Amino acid sequence: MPADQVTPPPLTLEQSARYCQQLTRRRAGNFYFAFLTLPKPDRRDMSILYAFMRHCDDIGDDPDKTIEARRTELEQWRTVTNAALAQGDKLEFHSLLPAFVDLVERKAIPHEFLQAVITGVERDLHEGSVQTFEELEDYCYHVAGVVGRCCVHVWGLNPNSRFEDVYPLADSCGLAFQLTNILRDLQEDSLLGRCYLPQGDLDDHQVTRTHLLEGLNDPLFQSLMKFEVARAREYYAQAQALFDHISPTGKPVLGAMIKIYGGILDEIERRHYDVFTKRVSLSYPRKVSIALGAMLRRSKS
Ligand SMILES: CC(C)=CCC/C(C)=C/CC/C(C)=C/COP(=O)(O)OP(=O)(O)O
Repeated sequence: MPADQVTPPPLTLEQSARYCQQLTRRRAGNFYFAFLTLPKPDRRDMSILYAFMRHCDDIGDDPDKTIEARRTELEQWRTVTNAALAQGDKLEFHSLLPAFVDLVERKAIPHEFLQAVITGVERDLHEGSVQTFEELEDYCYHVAGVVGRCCVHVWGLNPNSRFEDVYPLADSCGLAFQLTNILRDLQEDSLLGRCYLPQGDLDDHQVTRTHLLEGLNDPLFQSLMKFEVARAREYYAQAQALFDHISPTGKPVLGAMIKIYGGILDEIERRHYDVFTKRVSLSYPRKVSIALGAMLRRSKS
């Protein structure tokens, strides 16, 4: 580093948390509304968690960089995250780090979950399709299940609940959300050369990559979608058991997240599986009304 180039000091906790909150407001088109149901300190914590996840994802998705450059950047991010979490080093590396390290410590989030997220994004850089549902499940664990596990640490559990029992439910919820996301983004992903649905499922329903690339919503594609939507619903159903375990603070936000993401699945069905003509999303008023409904229920309970 040239002698005249001085590394700026890390942001303060307050500045770092504010950075995460601004990023979440800008980028979390769906989850931001659910976070509004939380009391301010918890909302701030969820924004910090979101900012970390978003940053990992953004490194993996950066269209201006080659796959090799993204891989190198992810490795560097892994090293920096490790150093920050283990020794409080390198906090100046990214604006989100001071608040994130503080959150992970306060909420005793196991570091292996954060490493798993980076591994999930890294794996996504390898070309190649998913062959079996087990492979898809493993991918979803890394990019969504562990996010759910981190969420339950942030919200906390009821006194008699144990994290070991809750993690598999968080994994199911993550799988339900990720599967919804995959179905919504089928065409966008296939244009980027990616298909996250198991090749075995496509074969069973005689759906080809051309269906996805060309947006062919024919009976074969609809039969595949019907199958995948039913599968996602099973995981949404399993995730319901989370409500028996998470703290009263966590219930409204989880309820709103499930309503918003589950609402996308309903909308896919309502459009007869046409995920091609227009990106499936809930309207702004609908998301606001879900958040308000959850807040009202919170204030009554
Ligand atoms: C227990 C529990 C809460 C489990 C769920 C964990 C969780 C929140 C997983 C995120 C999965 C997901 C589809 C992220 C997309 O985020 P995005 O911001 O890119 O979403 P968008 O594409 O819809 O805007």
